[in-house]
Amino acid sequence: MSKTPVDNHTPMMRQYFGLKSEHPNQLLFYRMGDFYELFYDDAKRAAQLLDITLTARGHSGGMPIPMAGIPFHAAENYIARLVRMGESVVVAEQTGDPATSKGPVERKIARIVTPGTLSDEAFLEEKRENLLLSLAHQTRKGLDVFGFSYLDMASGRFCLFEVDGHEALSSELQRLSPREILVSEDFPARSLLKLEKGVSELGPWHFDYESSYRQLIQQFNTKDLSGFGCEALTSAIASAGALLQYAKDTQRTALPHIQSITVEHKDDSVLIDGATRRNLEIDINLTGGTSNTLIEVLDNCATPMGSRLLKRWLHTPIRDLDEIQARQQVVHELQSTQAYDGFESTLKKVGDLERILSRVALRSARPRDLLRLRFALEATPDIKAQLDTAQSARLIALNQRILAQPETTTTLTKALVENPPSVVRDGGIFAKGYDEELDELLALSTNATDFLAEMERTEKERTGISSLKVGFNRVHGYYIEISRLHSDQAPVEYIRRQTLKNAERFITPELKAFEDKALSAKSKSLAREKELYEDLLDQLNAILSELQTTSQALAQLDVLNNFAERSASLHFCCPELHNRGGVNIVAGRHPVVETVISDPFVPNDLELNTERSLLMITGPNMGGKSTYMRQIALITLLAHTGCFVPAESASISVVDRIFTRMGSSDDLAGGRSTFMVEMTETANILNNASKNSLVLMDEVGRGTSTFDGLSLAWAAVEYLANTLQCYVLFATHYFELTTLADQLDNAANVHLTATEYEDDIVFLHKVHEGPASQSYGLQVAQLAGVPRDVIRHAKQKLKELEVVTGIDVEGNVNSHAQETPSAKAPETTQPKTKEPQGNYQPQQGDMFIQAEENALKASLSALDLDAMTPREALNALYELQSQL
Ligand SMILES: Nc1ncnc2c1ncn2[C@@H]1O[C@H](COP(=O)(O)OP(=O)(O)OP(=O)(O)O)[C@@H](O)[C@H]1O
Repeated sequence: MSKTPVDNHTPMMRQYFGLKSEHPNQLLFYRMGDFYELFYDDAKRAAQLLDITLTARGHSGGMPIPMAGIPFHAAENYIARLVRMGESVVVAEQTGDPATSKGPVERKIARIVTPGTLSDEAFLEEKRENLLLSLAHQTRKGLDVFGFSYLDMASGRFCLFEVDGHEALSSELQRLSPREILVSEDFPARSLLKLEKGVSELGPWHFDYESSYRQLIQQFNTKDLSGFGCEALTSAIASAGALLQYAKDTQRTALPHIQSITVEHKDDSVLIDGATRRNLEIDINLTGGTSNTLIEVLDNCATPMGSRLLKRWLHTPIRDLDEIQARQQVVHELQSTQAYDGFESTLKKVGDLERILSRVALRSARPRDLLRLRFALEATPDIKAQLDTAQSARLIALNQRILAQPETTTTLTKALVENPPSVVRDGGIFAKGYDEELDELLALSTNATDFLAEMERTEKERTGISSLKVGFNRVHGYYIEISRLHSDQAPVEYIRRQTLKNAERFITPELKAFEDKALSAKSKSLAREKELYEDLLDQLNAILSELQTTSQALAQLDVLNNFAERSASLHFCCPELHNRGGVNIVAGRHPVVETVISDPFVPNDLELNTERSLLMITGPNMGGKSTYMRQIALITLLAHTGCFVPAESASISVVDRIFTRMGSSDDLAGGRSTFMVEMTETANILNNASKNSLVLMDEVGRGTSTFDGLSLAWAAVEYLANTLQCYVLFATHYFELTTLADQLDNAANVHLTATEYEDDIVFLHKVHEGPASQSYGLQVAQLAGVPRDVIRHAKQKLKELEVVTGIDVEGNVNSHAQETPSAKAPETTQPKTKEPQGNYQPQQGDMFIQAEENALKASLSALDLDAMTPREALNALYELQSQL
């Protein structure tokens, strides 16, 4: 920004600074003729982001003005790109007339485009909500409380809730994945937002509770907020007021489609933290793309609003058994009656009703939006007819909420031409017969040719001049032309207008009157169309809330119908959800992997109950451990959305949270190493899991030294099994951990199998009881193309290690080590009488004990007894004893 005092600048730049001072953090597009210009820092920023030329425009205040320009006709494209990068753009248009202005032409802010307040179709992704999030902070009883509110401008969905602590804050950020975040300048957890795009800071007063409260009751036209059940959420209310004001400022209009605010109750849903959301690849895969995600397999919705609702349901599984069963009943019914195909084709005609309605409310709907609204409304009677025979309570309720609007449908059908233009500006929207006045005006301009031909005919007849012609040119308007030869025969009422070489041109009062009418008819018809369009929007806005109810019900029908179709096509079964505890899955499958691999997918069972709540999973690399664990999590998640699940049968007790600690990813940008990330996620699980949580842990402790890692994994397993007693699947390559199954009442071993076939390893992907007997690490490395020399060397090394640790290549403790008394844990630490599982049963801490023994042995054999005095020998003995 310029440092020169404003008075020293040219009048135009002074005007610019005036506008810019209201929008210091947004890019100001300042209209100058056929260009939008950006100046100073805005110019530098835009030049960098858009890769456009940075120039200078003369001088103002004695300094050159950095400038970057964009042709006005290409502006939408540039704005869309900037907004996608998280920038906000303010557009200042010329509102004065350059011909009559003294000084710079008057300019006004015409619109503000920010990433989180978009409603224009061109800027939006069809299947993704575009959320504006507002965050407030309070400290209550020493706890950090974060107030959340978020708005999807393109649908009017407005929600709020509160969470405690930073972990929950990041998890919600991940779930909502907002386009823009509003925070106060003094928001404390800034570090958690530093990787988010589109963070806008507002003055702290925007988050003032009292004025926020007033904002909300004004918007909803209520006395207080008690009807919304959010009175106690003071931090969230503070954030919601700031959000509403910001949204209004950017739209520069009222927001009638925001008619209420919904409280999200965390207790109602299965909580999924950020890491778990990532690991389960719900809508984004681990590399950041959308292929091979759950949503890719599961989304066959007929409408974009259905797809968006589906995504919300998958991200917010519910715990309410009644609601889950209500959804399941619908899926059953639609599947058994095979009604889903019929619904799918009618729902396709409904399209994105939700977003169209929001644009109607914001008065930015385009003529084609109204045409699509007509199609949607035309489809509703068919849908209602299909629903008339429905049996399940939910379908009956949805039918009641879908309101056919015969009058509005007729109005729209009468009003719109078959193929309306994309913008209102150019007219041509309304069909003939809709409005008499418009018809007349249009007739005047479009029938001009007929009128002129008719006039030419009658004038020729009247005057008897065969060369008479009626014509039009842009300079002189309409005229009657008579060749020079006959010009003296022109009737007296003909007024001479122009003399050409071979002809004379005349005007008559009748022609002049026609000219006036015809020329103004065009602008009058455009004005009339605009008026009619506004009327139409008024009529639609009068029934907006009914239309919104219809659209919500249709979106829900679409998702349930999609569940039915997907469940039938993908051979899913209806899970039994209950509160009795335990999980039992027969022949479960991974819904995504099974669609991706070319080999048949091997289904696997799962049994978890109070006596067997923790499963230790071992098996070779590539054996299918992660796939198995993920499929359990996905089946559980799907079951809590009301969808059927990929299994032969499933009986699942309602869970409160799903946790996963999987894969190794570092968070370099966040300043955390792989091991740090791993431990943070582990800490989160150990601190927050309850008896009803499902916990999946894959190779915990791998990121550090073997002994540290093993000890941590060991202690974590014991804590999960003894203290938390949650449902746990724990995959590991530490064979030592498999002995825990014998020591813990509620733990068991399962393993994935592989066999060797002619020097090759064949993965069977089948889960069996008991621990694995072999790890096949080197075979997998060979399969991956590690050079043969390296493999050979690794085999040698493995043998050497086996000698040092006393554990053989197969993971078995060798006979020598087993003979030593200390290799066996004392009887007292083995209270259980469980049958040993599998062929490998090393005792607790084998590996530590054997290493210690070996160290002791080495020290002992290093003693040169012949060269020692008795005293030295005694000291050495003491020293050795102290190492025990
Ligand atoms: N049940 C199954 N049926 C068919 N193929 C499977 C099955 N489970 C896994 N696979 C295939 O095996 C591959 C490896 O599986 P996965 O990543 O689960 O192994 P892993 O045991 O976790 O390996 P690592 O220990 O190296 O992480 C998968 O990508 C998939 O192609």
